[in-house]
Amino acid sequence: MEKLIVQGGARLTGEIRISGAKNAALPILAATLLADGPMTIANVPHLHDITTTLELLGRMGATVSVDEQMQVEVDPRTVTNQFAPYDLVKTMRASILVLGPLLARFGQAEVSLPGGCAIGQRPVNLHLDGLAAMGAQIRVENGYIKATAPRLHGAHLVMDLVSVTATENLMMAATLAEGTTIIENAAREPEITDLSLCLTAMGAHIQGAGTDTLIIEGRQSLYGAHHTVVPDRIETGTYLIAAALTGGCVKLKDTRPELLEIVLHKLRDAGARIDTGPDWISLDMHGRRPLAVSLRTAPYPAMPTDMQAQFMVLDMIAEGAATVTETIFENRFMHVQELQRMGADVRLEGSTAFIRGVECLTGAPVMATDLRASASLVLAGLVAVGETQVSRIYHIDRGYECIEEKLAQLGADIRRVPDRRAA
Ligand SMILES: CC(=O)N[C@H]1[C@@H](OP(=O)(O)OP(=O)(O)OC[C@H]2O[C@@H](n3ccc(=O)[nH]c3=O)[C@H](O)[C@@H]2O)O[C@H](CO)[C@@H](O)[C@@H]1O
Ligand SMILES: C=C(OP(=O)(O)O)C(=O)O
Repeated sequence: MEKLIVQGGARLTGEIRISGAKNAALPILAATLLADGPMTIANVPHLHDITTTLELLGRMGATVSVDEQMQVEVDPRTVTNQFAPYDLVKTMRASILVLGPLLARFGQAEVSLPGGCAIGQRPVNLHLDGLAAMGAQIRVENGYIKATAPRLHGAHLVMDLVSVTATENLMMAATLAEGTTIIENAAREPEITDLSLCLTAMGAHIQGAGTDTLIIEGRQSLYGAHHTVVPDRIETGTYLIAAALTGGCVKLKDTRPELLEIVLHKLRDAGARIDTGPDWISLDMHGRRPLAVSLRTAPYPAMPTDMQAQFMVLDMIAEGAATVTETIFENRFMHVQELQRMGADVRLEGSTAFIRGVECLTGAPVMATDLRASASLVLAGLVAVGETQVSRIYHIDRGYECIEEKLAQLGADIRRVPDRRAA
């Protein structure tokens, strides 16, 4: 195991490049299973979840190669089995995304119930109900979802609640189903739009991506195609907050400002000067302490739950008081206890955190509990007085490409060392 050691106090300045989005690359890699020919995917981030997905595709028999620029080629024509084993799936929520493609393309799938960040119960009923409505026979046995369907058929699906991966799974399954599928109350996240662009390049017929109604006309087959993954808006937001916390001035390149409207709006409210171009965002705090900003998470285009922990750190050292309400996941405040150990003034009441900004946090040994919680602890370390040691950083490696290198490039004092105590 490894840990990150952060010495607080450096004001972040400079430029870094934003990576491809984890939450777009993962469904797109699953979508390669739908093709009749080789797929090439560019701008794939170098992350633990990606390696796990590539291993999963390889274990199914797909021919997988990766070049030095992280362009991934997947040839699904060599797939020999439709089995996603627990030892791979347990670490990663997105592994459920192979279920729809396997069923639609091969008529069967056996997929372990997924793991991922322990931020709530995260059931998969919407995925299973949607596939059942499309004609799949499904049973859950011994921790595995076992599904068959000679050929899925189109269906009119009205989702009980907005789910990102359920929308993606059902959209992928529908591309090869017989007839038309309508998905109402679909999620509108940009990663879904990116997946739809990739599927369209493969010959799929999808209308309404980015809206809450998707209409998908099933095709007999899809062909191999090339796709470049959309930039990671959550990574972008995380580095913007890192700069804002430290009173810094940074420019983030290869990103998409229009995907972060609410995040940029809140950062402006916090006192940041933000400028944008077609593929860059700059933030300048002019050395000032941020102002507290209240927020409430909700599906896109509202504030992403994946930015909640990072914004809480901003509020913890801001001038003033704020409330942060989490509406998506029932257990996504696990960072609070660790941040309190660094001196944060926070009170939790149900799904709302009441935060009073303090002049400074103090460095401490802290433990990462999930992906964005880990990021929040690193951000807190950047502004804390003294040294912060963040252990269990395998969570962070699921979602942030070279986080210590990127932060160091912006002037942070951060290094990765072996965590002998945890080993
Ligand atoms: C790999 C990926 O893209 N992960 C993202 C995805 O997760 P994920 O797709 O798992 O999150 P969902 O959008 O499905 O979850 C939204 C809510 O719906 C509930 N739910 C979901 C499915 C279901 O069948 N039944 C059910 O009750 C969940 O428990 C949660 O309370 O969207 C989340 C919400 O933006 C993000 O935090 C994750 O980073
Ligand atoms: C919750 C997240 O990831 P996952 O859905 O893969 O657990 C995340 O990216 O913040």
